Parts: sequence; C-alpha cells; structure tokens
Amino acid sequence: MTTHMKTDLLVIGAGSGGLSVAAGAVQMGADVVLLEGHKMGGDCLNYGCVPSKALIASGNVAHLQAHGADFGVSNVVPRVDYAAAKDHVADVIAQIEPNDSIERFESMGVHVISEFGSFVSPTEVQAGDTRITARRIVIATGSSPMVPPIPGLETVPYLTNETLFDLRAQPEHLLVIGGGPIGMEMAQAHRRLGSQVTVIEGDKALGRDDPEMAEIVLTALRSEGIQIEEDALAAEIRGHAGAIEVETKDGRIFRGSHLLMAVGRKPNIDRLNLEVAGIQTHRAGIQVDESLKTTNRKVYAIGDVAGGAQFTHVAGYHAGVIIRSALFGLPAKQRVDHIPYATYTNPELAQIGPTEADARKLYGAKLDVVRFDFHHNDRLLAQRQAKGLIKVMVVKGRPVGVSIAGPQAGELINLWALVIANKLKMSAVAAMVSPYPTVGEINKRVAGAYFSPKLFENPMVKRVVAFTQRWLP
Ligand SMILES: Cc1cc2nc3c(=O)[nH]c(=O)nc-3n(C[C@H](O)[C@H](O)[C@H](O)COP(=O)(O)OP(=O)(O)OC[C@H]3O[C@@H](n4cnc5c(N)ncnc54)[C@H](O)[C@@H]3O)c2cc1C
Ligand SMILES: NC(=O)c1ccc[n+]([C@@H]2O[C@H](COP(=O)([O-])OP(=O)(O)OC[C@H]3O[C@@H](n4cnc5c(N)ncnc54)[C@H](O)[C@@H]3O)[C@@H](O)[C@H]2O)c1
Repeated sequence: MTTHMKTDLLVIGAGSGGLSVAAGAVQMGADVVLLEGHKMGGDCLNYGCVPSKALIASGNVAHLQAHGADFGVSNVVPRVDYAAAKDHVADVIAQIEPNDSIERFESMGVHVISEFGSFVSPTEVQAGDTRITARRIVIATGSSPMVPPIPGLETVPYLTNETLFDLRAQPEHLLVIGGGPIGMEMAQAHRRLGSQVTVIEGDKALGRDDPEMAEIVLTALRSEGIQIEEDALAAEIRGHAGAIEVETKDGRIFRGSHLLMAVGRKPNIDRLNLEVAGIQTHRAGIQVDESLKTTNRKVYAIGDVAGGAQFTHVAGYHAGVIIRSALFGLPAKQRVDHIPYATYTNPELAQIGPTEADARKLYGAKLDVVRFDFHHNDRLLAQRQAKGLIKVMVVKGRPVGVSIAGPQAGELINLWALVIANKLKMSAVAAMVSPYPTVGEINKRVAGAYFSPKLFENPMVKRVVAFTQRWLP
C-alpha cells in the first residue's frame, strides 16, 4: 500500500551534496525528506575520499620507515599487514560515519527514507512504498565507476573503487587501468605498501593537469618504482584470478595479479526515470543551467550527477547555491573560477582556475606567470622534501589561476582559494607576514617574485631612492 507525503524539499541521494542540502535546509526551517538507497555518506565516505586518503596514510607510514637513513634513523623494511591497513581504513570510515548517519539527520528533523527514488511525475517521486510530492526536488545521486566494454574484461575478476577497500589479501602486482587521480593515488599507496604496480594509461597520466606540474609528480612516482605506461590504451584483457594480462592497442602486454579499473565515472541516473519528469541529460550527467536547475524548473541537480567537476567540495558548494534559490527564492548562480582541487599523491598536485596554457589562450599578452621553486623553502629543506613548483597566473595584479606540485600542495592551494574567491590582488598576499619556517611561506614568496622585478629591476625606483638618499638627514 502506497503512503503519500508532501514536503517542501525532497533530496534524492545522501552523499556529499545531498547531506549538505538536507542539513542546511532543515536547520533553516524547511520540511525536508531525504532518500538514500544504499549507504549514507555516499561515495566520499564509503568508497572515495575517506578510504583513499586513509590508505594513502598507511602507505606514507611505510615509506617513512623505509627512508629514515637520510635523517640519521636507519631504514627498515616495513612489515606491512595489508589486511590491518584495511582495518585502519574501516576504522577511519567508522569515525566519520556518525556525522552522516540516519540518526543524526533524523535528530535534526530530516525525514530519511532508505530507498532508491524514481520520478513518477514532474513533482512526485516514488521511494519504496512512499510517494512524495515536493515543492522543490534536488537530485544528488552521484556517480559510479565507469566500466568500459574492453573485450575480455567481463571474463576476469577486476576491482573498482567500490571493491578495492574491501580487498584483504595484498595484491602482489596491481595493474591499474587509468592514470587519473584515482589510478595514481591508489597506485602509489599500493607501491608504498609493497605491491608491484603498473599503471596503463591510454593518453597522458594526470592529463587534466598542467603537464609541467604533472611531470614533477610522475617523476617522483616512477622513482618509487611505479611503472607508468602512457599512450597505452587497454584494448583486450585475458586471464583469471591471480594472473591477469592486459594488451594495449599498440600490442604491449602487461601482466599482474590484480586489476583496478580507474577510467572515469558515469552519472547515477538509471533508476531516476527522468523522462517522466521532463529532465534532460547529456553524456556527462544531468543538464543544468548556471543556477543548477534542470530542464524541469522545480528540480535541481548537484554534485557528480550534474556532470561538472567531480569533487566533494564542489557538491558541498552546489548545496549552498541551491539552498539560496530553493528556500529563499533568491537568484543564485554557481561560479567555477574559484574551485580548487588536489590530487593526494606524494608529492601532491593542486590547481585552481586555468592552467598556464589555458590562461595564455584566455588572456594572451595580459598574462603574467610567476614561479617559485620549492628548493628555496627552508622548512622543506630541513625535511628533505624541497622538490616542487608553484606557478601563479596573474592578470592586472590579480591571480586568476594557480598550479602547485609538491609536498602539501593541497594545503597550499587553500590560500589561493580565498584570494580568488574574493578577487584579492597579489599585493594582499605580499602584505601577509608568514611565520618562519613554514611551508606556507611559499605562497608569500611567489607573490614576492611577482613584485620583485617591478621593485628591484626598475630604473625609476633606483633613481628615486638615489635622489631621496641625498636629501635624507
Ligand atoms: C576513489 C575516489 C577518491 C576520491 N577522492 C576525492 C578527494 O580526495 N577529494 C574530493 O573532493 N573528491 C574525491 N572524490 C570524489 C567525491 O567522492 C565525489 O565528488 C563526491 O562523493 C560526490 O558527491 P555527490 O553527493 O554528488 O555523490 P555521492 O557522494 O556519490 O552520493 C550519491 C548518493 O546517492 C545515492 N543514490 C543514487 N541513486 C539514488 C536514487 N535513485 N535514490 C536514492 N539514492 C540514490 C547513492 O547511493 C549515494 O549514496 C573521490 C572519488 C573516488 C571514487
Ligand atoms: N583527490 C581528488 O580530489 C580525487 C581523487 C580521486 C578521484 N577524484 C574524482 O573522481 C574522478 C574520476 O577519477 P578517475 O581517475 O577514475 O577518472 P579520470 O577521468 O580523471 O581519469 C581516467 C583516466 O583513464 C584513462 N583511460 C580511459 N580509458 C582507458 C583505457 N581503455 N585504457 C587506458 N586508459 C584509459 C583516461 O585517459 C584518463 O586519463 C576525478 O575526475 C575526480 O573528479 C578526485
């Protein structure tokens, strides 16, 4: 028997985006129903950011143990218990889980229904035995690993981000198809935990990033023993559990014990019955306008399913944009120029705004690019980690883009996220006093590098100083 409900706001999907909308809207007084058909917390908590960063942390500990000698502490061969590392991953998830739990959201006043939702009309969604009519609906159903139709793939056991973190037996040799962020992060974590690793990338590894910055990371990863094969499009897969073979289009053959597929994502739209609600899609996801409204003006789509940048902080940002519009009826448009992202390899890779090549196309001769090499940073020298580069793309004194490759790049980009979000100038960064010796001094030093030619190589400044010095008492 179907129960009927009415609500102000119906949120479909309880991942990074849906939870943020539900929490914000209910605390502002809206009546909110939240549907989750699988696990509260979505991909980020269960199969994405959280487990991947926890496994990277295990790998980093092993790496430190093996590289103490440079610091006067003998190297040891780390004794890795892969299953125990996975226990650590599960424990980290368990620590964060209560924040995303049904109990927490119900205690806030959200009505949570543990069912998948499917549109039955432009304003109604069926979830199990419940039919919900809502004034506004938010689709936040995320994405899933794309599994391409490579001949033979269906005949071998393979891992995705949804199964990797449950694997208890350490892969002897992990083959990773796809050299994007998922592939490279998991390749390094496994290498550091003692597996042999081969990355098979059809184009360029870390190909969305500035090639000069990506190269810094790839060189470091190769030096740890990760085999990274580029222009290696996987074309055929053969074998069985423990002995898998990948053949590329140009005939190269790679053999390993396990296979991880990390070739991108597909939007979770199959169950939604979008046609009945008049919601159009494209290849990457649900079609949305700048205010994140779909082709059904009462329905929004946010996060991964909206087909733009696929990051947890983007889903959270989208939530803020649509709350303004759905709850207060105010105009709200998303910005994309101020969205940073980072890849948590070691060294890390971070980006905000256009890369140097894209900025040159956009701004031509108006663009200044300033660089600062990490080997000038005393703190990183003390830690024997002083390899990296920051590049800032500046137009008329304002940074429009920043690329960072090096230790803590993901932390360093935070300052530039503030600067670009608030359209601050390079002078604001140069005016900051940064504590010595910190890695963060890099940000101030690159701003200094922008001004130093203007100050130190300027004949007018030299003339003014010489003149003033003659007259100063
Ligand atoms: C391995 C990996 C590592 C990552 N690392 C990072 C990182 O370090 N930093 C970062 O910013 N991002 C990272 N990401 C990306 C990040 O996980 C996603 O961008 C983020 O989870 C998207 O949030 P979302 O709300 O759009 O979707 P999700 O978090 O995927 O949530 C969608 C939810 O909707 C539910 N659902 C689907 N269909 C329905 C339906 N019909 N009815 C009801 N419920 C439904 C799903 O079960 C799911 O729980 C990573 C991703 C992966 C795979
Ligand atoms: N640190 C982070 O924030 C983080 C970490 C992991 C994932 N993510 C998110 O998840 C998304 C998906 O990550 P991803 O790494 O799966 O996808 P991706 O699209 O970024 O990279 C996939 C790679 O696979 C390659 N590829 C595709 N088909 C291939 C084939 N047949 N043979 C060989 N290579 C092939 C592509 O050329 C590409 O380089 C990211 O774009 C990002 O938004 C973020």
